[in-house]
Amino acid sequence: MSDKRENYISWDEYFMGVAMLSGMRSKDPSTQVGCCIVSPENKILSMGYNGLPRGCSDDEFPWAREGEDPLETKYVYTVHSELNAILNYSGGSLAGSKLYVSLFPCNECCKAIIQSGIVEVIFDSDKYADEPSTIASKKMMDAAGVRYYQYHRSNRQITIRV
Ligand SMILES: O=c1[nH]c(=O)n([C@H]2C[C@H](O)[C@@H](COP(=O)(O)O)O2)cc1CO
Ligand SMILES: [Zn+2]
Repeated sequence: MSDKRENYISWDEYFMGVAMLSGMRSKDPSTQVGCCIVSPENKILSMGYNGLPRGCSDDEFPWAREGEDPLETKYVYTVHSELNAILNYSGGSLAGSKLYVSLFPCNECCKAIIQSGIVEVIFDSDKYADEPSTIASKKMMDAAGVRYYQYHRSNRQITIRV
C-alpha cells in the first residue's frame, strides 16, 4: 500500500487556480481576468492578467466602463489577460498548448490564440456569451479547430496564507 497523499489538487484545479491567482493582480475594478498557458506536457509556459501596457500608469489612465469620450474609458487601453500571456511568452512557439482563462476570450484574443497555435481553451465564466465578440470567438475557434470547454468547478476551497 502506498502512503501517497490523496487530496492533492488536480491539473485542472492547479492551472485554473494559477489563472485566477494571476487575475488577482488586475487593477480593473469590475472584471479581473487571469490566464495560464500550459504545454502538452503540463508545464506552465506563461501567465497574464488584464492591465495596461508597460509605461501606462495604473493611476493615470482611466478604469471607467463608460464615458462621453471613449478615451475616458478603459476599453481603448487595456491589454487582455490572454494577449498578455501570449506576449509574455519568450520561449518560442506556443503551438499545441492549452490556455486556461477565467473569462471566455474576446474576438481579438481569439485571433491571437488561433494564430499562436494554441489548440485548447478552458474557460471559467462565460458572462458575455451573448455579446457579438464572444459569438465571433466561438465561430472562429470552431472554424480553426480550437477546442474549448467550460471548466468544471470542483468547489474546492483553496486557501493560501502569504
Ligand atoms: O477575454 C477577456 N479578457 C480580458 O482580459 N478582459 C478584460 C478587459 C477588461 O479589463 C475587463 C472587462 O471589463 P468589463 O467586464 O467591465 O467590461 O476584462 C475581457 C475579456 C472578454 O471580454
Ligand atoms: Zn480579449
